Amino acid sequence: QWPTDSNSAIVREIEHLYLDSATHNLQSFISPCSQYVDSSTGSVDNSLGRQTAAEWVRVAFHDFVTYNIYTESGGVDASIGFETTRGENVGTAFNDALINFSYFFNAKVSMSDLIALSVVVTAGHCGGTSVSMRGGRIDATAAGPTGVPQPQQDLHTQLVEFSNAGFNQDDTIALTACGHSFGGVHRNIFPDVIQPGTTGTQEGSDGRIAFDSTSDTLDTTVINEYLQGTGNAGGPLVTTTNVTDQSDLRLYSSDSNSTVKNLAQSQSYFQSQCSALFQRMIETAPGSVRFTNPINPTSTTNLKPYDVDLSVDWDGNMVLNGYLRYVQVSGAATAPDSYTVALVDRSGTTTSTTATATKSDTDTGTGLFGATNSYQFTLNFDSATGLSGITAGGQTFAFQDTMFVIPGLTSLSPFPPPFSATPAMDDTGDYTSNVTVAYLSTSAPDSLTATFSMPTTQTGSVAPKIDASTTATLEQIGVSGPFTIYSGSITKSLSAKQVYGMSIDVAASGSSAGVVFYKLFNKDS
Ligand code: HEM
Repeated sequence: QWPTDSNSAIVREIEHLYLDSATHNLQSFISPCSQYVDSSTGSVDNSLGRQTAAEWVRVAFHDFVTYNIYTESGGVDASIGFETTRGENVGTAFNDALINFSYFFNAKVSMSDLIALSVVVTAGHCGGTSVSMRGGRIDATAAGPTGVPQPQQDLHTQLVEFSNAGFNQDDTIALTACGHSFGGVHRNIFPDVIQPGTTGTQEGSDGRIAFDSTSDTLDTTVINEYLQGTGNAGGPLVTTTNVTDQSDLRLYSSDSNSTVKNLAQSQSYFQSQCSALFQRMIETAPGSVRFTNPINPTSTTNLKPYDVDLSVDWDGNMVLNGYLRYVQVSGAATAPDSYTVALVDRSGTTTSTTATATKSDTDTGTGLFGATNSYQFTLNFDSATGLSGITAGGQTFAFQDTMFVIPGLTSLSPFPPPFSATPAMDDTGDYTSNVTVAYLSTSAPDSLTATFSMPTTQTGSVAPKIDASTTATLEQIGVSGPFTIYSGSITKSLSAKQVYGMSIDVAASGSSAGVVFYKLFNKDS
């Protein structure tokens, strides 16, 4: 919860979704990798023969593959939400995934970043394969062109579709083998493929035949079984008795099996190829997208402050409250028991004001990169001193006190129900939000404008979009030391899901200082 620039707000939000505890993030939907979470109930239902992790990879593929390298349009842009009635996107996996992702959607985490993140989390959690995550994708507002390969199409047509998306024949074979290492073909969706005589056992009421014997793991089994004729022998798109639909057979054998044989040389080689191809797939995005830096902690970037709040009271006493996160990435020193956090004052001088941040025994997580350790800290200082950052663990982290939301004087009522990633989150009620902001200036403006961004429904897609049309004028309510204090409020009918996805930006007209992306509510707060 810190005023910051837009790019770092994206990084911070995505980091939280995949570095911190698996309880409230995407990983919880695919733990174990074989399970299916029904978006209409929020519950696990393993009776159907569906698999959430596999569906996510397929959703990302269908969103990505209609990219056009010549116009640099399409790719991973969530346009899939507007395209679910097309024959090339048959099945409910698309809407199901988008609804499950919508619990994590907000002004900084686009639906297309969530589609990308779902592949990163699946590859990492269901294959031990690291795919680099970058944020910043922009959601489409309408359907894009058609062009998803379908099993009944001839090889040439399919290769042209991939080539329009920037993938050559070798890439196409390898990416398909990587994708078809997960999940399978469902009889209820593709009855023409699942014919009597198709190798493998139909699972669940949807009659899935898996592509391979390890459909919850990213591994070479699919191509080994294909090459050796064992297990599911490469899956239904190889073995179906409907020759027209033997699309994987045509594709894999189109270069005399040389690409799949090469991929089968070792598990680690296969995974490294899949990692690189999945990364290219999720970074295939409209030319206008400016990606953030990779959001992957390394042994030098695995310490970071998060959930930091700055306050000032009417007597000019300031408090910086927050946490340090230390991710136990491989190769990093063992998480220390504590850190000394020192205040850097407004003029940039490191002060003798320090606090000890002690490792929490309970607030730990299991993200993709290793255990996450949390250290709470509180720094008290005077508004005359102010701050421009903190030091911890030999590093300096920049903050500013030019403008900030005062958490103690900012409220939401009533308290929303606990976050639960279930349809009950769509129940609406009247919420009142009060926002109080401190502004450091000798020439304070009369008022500030707070813009509330919240997820809202859109026509044509089950994916939400951001509605930033609600604003409030914050009027001056007093002065504390060098700060002018402003406050204002809104009352609005909202769902709990919207409340969790809501954020506030505050700016004075004509001023570059601003609060960017203040979240009234964090899922884990
Ligand atoms: C010519 C290329 C391809 C064709 C014709 C094709 C076709 C299909 C078909 C018909 C299904 C069955 C869907 C269902 O019954 O739910 C399927 C499943 C799947 N495909 Fe592909 N696919 C192709 C390439 C890819 C690629 C490149 C990826 C990923 C990078 C991918 C990922 C998946 C996954 C993960 C599933 C399993 C879905 C589930 O179990 O719910 N496919 N594919």
